[in-house]
Amino acid sequence: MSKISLHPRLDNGYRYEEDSNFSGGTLKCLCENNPVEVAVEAQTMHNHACGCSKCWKPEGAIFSLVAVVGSENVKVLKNEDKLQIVDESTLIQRHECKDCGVHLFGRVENKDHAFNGLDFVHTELSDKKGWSAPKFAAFVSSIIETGTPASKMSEIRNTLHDDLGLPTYDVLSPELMDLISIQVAKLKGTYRD
Ligand SMILES: N[C@@H](CCC(=O)N[C@@H](CSCO)C(=O)NCC(=O)O)C(=O)O
Repeated sequence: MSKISLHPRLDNGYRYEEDSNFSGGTLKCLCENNPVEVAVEAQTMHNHACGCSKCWKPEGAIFSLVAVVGSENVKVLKNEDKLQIVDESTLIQRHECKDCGVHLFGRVENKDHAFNGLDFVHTELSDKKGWSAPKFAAFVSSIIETGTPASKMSEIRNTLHDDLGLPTYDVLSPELMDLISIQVAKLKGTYRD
């Protein structure tokens, strides 16, 4: 395993078993008092390690773990007044807790985008077991932007791929990139099945 800490749930091998009958749980921010609580009432999809600078990461981690779920399955249960949007200009409207900075959900509301209607969530914020497990690492080169030495990249890519079994990509997975391009092609009228 790499000496560089990637994420607490990845560093010693991912040990959380995915349950095919899983139906969701509650995400909680890290505030000791009055945490924001958000219900996710479905299993998540496309869970992945993300190295981009925008996704929330636990203290010391250089990757986030983030998955998607239909927005209709995401409901704020408690302390909604503590939520604020991190950056209104981004596609993914990340809702963070004003006090602890944890992102509870990142909502996409853009009818022209393939991700419209999805929320990006960090299921490690739930104490339930059974959530979808990470299947790939995305935006790996982006960790350089947040200060990871460029000289460590091949070691980190090897850890992700060889030790953790996560294929590494510098954008999203081919499947997700195809979905984005299919939607663009449909809008342009150039799409062919
Ligand atoms: N190098 C940039 C990449 C930022 C980026 O494009 N992030 C992705 C990550 S989403 C989860 O995997 C993205 O789709 N962003 C859209 C958005 O944030 O609205 C960096 O590191 O900042």
